[in-house]
Amino acid sequence: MKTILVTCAIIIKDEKIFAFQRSETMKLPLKWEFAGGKIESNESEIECIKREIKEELNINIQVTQRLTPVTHEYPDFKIKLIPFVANYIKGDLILREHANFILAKKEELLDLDWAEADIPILNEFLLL
Ligand SMILES: Nc1nc2c([nH]c(=O)n2[C@H]2C[C@H](O)[C@@H](COP(=O)(O)OP(=O)(O)OP(=O)(O)O)O2)c(=O)[nH]1
Repeated sequence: MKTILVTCAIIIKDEKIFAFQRSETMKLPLKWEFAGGKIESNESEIECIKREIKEELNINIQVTQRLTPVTHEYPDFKIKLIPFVANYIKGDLILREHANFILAKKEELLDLDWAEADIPILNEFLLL
């Protein structure tokens, strides 16, 4: 099975963290995730995450840290998910693809129904 390369960002604003709920029509419907998307050819990981966040959410971020990538096999596809920690810089949030979002305290994140690939990432982040 081909592995798709996906970046995602743990975006921090005023010491809280953004999480996003996938829409009903996306793959992994209604699961929570860190926003991001597939790496395009000739694009670096950092270029990818900044582009995806701007496209999906209309905000600018500054990346501060790369966490450990997670390879996960879903029943019908396989991904390598590359996580970054980032700070919100500017822009009014507009949800262009997602169904919902929260800006939550660290300890509230565990209550969400996460996409499976995100769980090791969330656990690493919570230990920082
Ligand atoms: N953006 C993002 N995708 C994630 C996360 N966790 C996770 O398993 N994924 C999966 C869901 C998607 O299948 C894939 C990312 O692709 P994407 O968001 O660019 O596009 P998509 O699959 O919704 O769109 P498409 O293939 O239907 O065109 O990775 C995450 O935290 N962020």
